[in-house]
Amino acid sequence: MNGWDGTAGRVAGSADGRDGTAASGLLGRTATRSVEEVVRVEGVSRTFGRGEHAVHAVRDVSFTAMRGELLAVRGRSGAGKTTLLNMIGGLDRPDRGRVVVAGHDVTAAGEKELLRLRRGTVGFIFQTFGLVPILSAAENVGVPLRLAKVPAAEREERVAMLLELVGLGGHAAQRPYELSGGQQQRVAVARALANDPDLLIADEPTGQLDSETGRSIMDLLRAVVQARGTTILVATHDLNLIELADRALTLRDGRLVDG
Ligand SMILES: Nc1ncnc2c1ncn2[C@@H]1O[C@H](COP(=O)(O)OP(=O)(O)OP(=O)(O)O)[C@@H](O)[C@H]1O
Repeated sequence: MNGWDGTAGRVAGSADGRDGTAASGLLGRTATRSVEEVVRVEGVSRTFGRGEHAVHAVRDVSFTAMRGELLAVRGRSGAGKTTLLNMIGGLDRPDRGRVVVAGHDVTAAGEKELLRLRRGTVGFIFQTFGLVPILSAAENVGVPLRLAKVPAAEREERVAMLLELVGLGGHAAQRPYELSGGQQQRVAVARALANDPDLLIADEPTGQLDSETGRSIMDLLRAVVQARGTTILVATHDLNLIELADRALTLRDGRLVDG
């Protein structure tokens, strides 16, 4: 079974087989929160360039995602997945349309509000992990908590819990280069969850991993959804991973299509 094991304090499918011990009380929230819309995308479009060189990366896309939903966004390379996710997470702005995340109008937000959104409401995971090489696993996970000015003692406790959550309790002091790709991505997942976001955006999170390790990362994301009620949007073209999602949206040339 994928998912939170309820008592042992660790998510199933976590670890590359050998990490982590049980800890309790890891959950900042429960998965039983009421059905609630976390993402609303309304008629969003984004064009790069002009005239004959214009690339219509995303065209008139609309959808919603509910709390605790794991949604795959699939499509070939160049279909517009990254562009769409970037606009949802406030990393880029649409030319047209509106994005609302956990009640925040992302498209209307100023820079300060976007910064707050990216630090608290939305967590990001990328294909290339994006860890700071000179920082340990624990320090990497602690970065968003420092930015949020969480006091040191609480920070340490939270970092330890997050590393347990992703099955890396025994790896806190290791630097990224001392960890496998799968472990590095687990650290990235822990970091993305540090401020307990409503929405996790994962752009090809398994793109650099072998299929088994990729599967274990997807299992971990599935478990996070179940345990914390986080909503997750995953861009991927890996059919095996799409099967693990609750629902899949398909983009073709920037448009949402059926199936
Ligand atoms: N900053 C940019 N400037 C110009 N064109 C861009 C830019 N970003 C994306 N594009 C173009 O927009 C289209 C969609 O790109 P996007 O990266 O969103 O696709 P994708 O589905 O995520 O692809 P991949 O699976 O390869 O990551 C592509 O044709 C791409 O070349």
